[in-house]
Amino acid sequence: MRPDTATAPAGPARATPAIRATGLRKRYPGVDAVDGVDLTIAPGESFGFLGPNGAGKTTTIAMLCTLAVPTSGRVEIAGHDTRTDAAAARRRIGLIFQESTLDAELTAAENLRFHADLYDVPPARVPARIEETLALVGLTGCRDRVVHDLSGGMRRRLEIARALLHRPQILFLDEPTIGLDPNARAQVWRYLRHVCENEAVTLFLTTHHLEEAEQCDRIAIIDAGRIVAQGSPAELKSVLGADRVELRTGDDAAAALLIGERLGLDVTRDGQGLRFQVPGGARVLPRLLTELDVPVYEARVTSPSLDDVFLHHTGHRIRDEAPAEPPGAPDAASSVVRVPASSEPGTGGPRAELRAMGMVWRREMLHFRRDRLGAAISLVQPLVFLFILGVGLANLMPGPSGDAYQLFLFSGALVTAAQGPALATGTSIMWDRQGGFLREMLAGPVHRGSLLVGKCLGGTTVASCQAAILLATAGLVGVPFDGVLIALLLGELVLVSLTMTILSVLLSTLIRRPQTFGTVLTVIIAPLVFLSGSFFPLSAMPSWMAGLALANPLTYAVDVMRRTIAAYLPAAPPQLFQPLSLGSWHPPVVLECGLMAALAAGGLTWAARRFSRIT
Ligand SMILES: Nc1ncnc2c1ncn2[C@@H]1O[C@H](COP(=O)(O)OP(=O)(O)OP(=O)(O)O)[C@@H](O)[C@H]1O
Repeated sequence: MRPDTATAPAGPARATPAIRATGLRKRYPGVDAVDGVDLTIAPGESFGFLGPNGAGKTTTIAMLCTLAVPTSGRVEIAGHDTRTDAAAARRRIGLIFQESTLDAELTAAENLRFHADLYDVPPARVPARIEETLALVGLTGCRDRVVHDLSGGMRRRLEIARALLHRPQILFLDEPTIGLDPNARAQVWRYLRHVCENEAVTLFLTTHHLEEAEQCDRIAIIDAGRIVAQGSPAELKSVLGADRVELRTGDDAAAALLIGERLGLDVTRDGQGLRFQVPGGARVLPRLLTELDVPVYEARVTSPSLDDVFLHHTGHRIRDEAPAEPPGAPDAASSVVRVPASSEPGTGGPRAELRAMGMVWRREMLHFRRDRLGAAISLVQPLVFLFILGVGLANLMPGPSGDAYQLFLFSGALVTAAQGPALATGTSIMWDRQGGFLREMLAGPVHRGSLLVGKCLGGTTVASCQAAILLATAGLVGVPFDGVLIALLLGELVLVSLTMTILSVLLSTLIRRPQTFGTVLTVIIAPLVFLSGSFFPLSAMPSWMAGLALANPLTYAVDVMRRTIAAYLPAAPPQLFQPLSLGSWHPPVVLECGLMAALAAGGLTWAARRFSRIT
């Protein structure tokens, strides 16, 4: 690959190995997943890692890619020690996971653009790089197509393009063609060969496919955490020695006798023809054919296969080990590169962190813009509260309370409008995790905290925008139109949105299963809303319920907004607009805002800690 002066890695000289691993070990409780692996891979080489299930391939690749910390041993990527300089190592790596990590809702170009931001590709070069890499994998025509609509093979090629976008020196591929049909597999390989030959990228791949391993310059066979053989496919096969020759002749008995005498070989004869083993079969056969004075109908020379090599070194055949592949679908049961806590790569500087943060934020905005139906639906609930429930309940109430009830309800409706999208941010993390995109982000050369902040800011923006739309209806329920009041309410809405977004993000880092997350949200949302003082004042609650309400962050959010509105309504009925009280003390609005901000800060710190442990 041509060097890029702005991002070309400085430092190690050309002769430095692309990958060097020494004494690499990974111990999990009760298992030595990788047990002393040594590897040296030259720049531009293609290297295949073959091994049965559970041999330690994925664990090795995870350690080489800085995504898992070795129990002992050392890895250098283009001369950069992965323990001390993980960010530099990561920038030199392109990674293609076993399962797709594309954002299926975005276009091919948008996926590439996000990757460029994550890897801090100079902005002026991004458009050209996108076109180049798309052309490299033959996807120029798919530039603006949504990934969801691309075939499995096209997605794989797009992932290759994305992994190459930041011009890595080394491309790691964990089972690159798993789940693809033979045609798509051949196509992916055509592009990989092209990349290897023309872009001078080092390839390191794990595979169960012997024909894929055959295409590598060198391979290593790993079994039970140890490399049992290493070399070029030809070298490995030559260790097994002789080729197998099969002949079908007009007189097998005479031919067998002659071959036995002339070559001193054991010849096996059966109804199908005769067979024998001889070193350099392709060289020996033509001479033999001229010497045989019987007609030969068919002759075949078979070299030892990698499967034979595998059997020789491990005692079992790799074909028996290959996982079943549902056509076109990733193999869910197969291993994945895990991304553990200790892989935090350091930073590429504050600008790179900000850019990654901005990337995550912009992605949230894109999702919001495209999901118009979702945005409309989440506005319906507060509108129902306000204009259906509000009108109905207002008619049940006598006198001034009834007249002011919708006004009373307005602050609760605003908080509800912000709360829906804020809580959805946690759900989107769940989907990112399940859809794989989270892994693409976590493998980037930036702090995870930056990614989390970007996500929270995105959720906060969406939630604030949703609530601001409802704020536009303020005049309909009698909220005075005052610039300062609207500005205050908007500011408070941003704070409420931020706090609720962070709490939902925290929840998403505490719960692993999306179904469980959905259930938890369903169970907590109703009590949160009903115990917030949105529908009835806290003074109307029995003391135990009012006590619970004080532990609900939404209570403070509603109280802050209601008191802000009430300050502009001299005639507000006091029985409805009573401020929240602790005994006889009414905490000031500023203190309530401070409480929410403290909750947001604490929640963000905890969520960041949890986020750094996501695997
Ligand atoms: N996080 C983990 N905790 C405990 N054991 C683990 C963990 N990850 C891997 N292992 C164990 O380490 C060994 C090697 O696993 P690894 O996933 O590296 O194998 P693999 O060669 O990639 O297998 P496959 O071909 O099935 O993907 C296995 O015994 C596996 O159970």
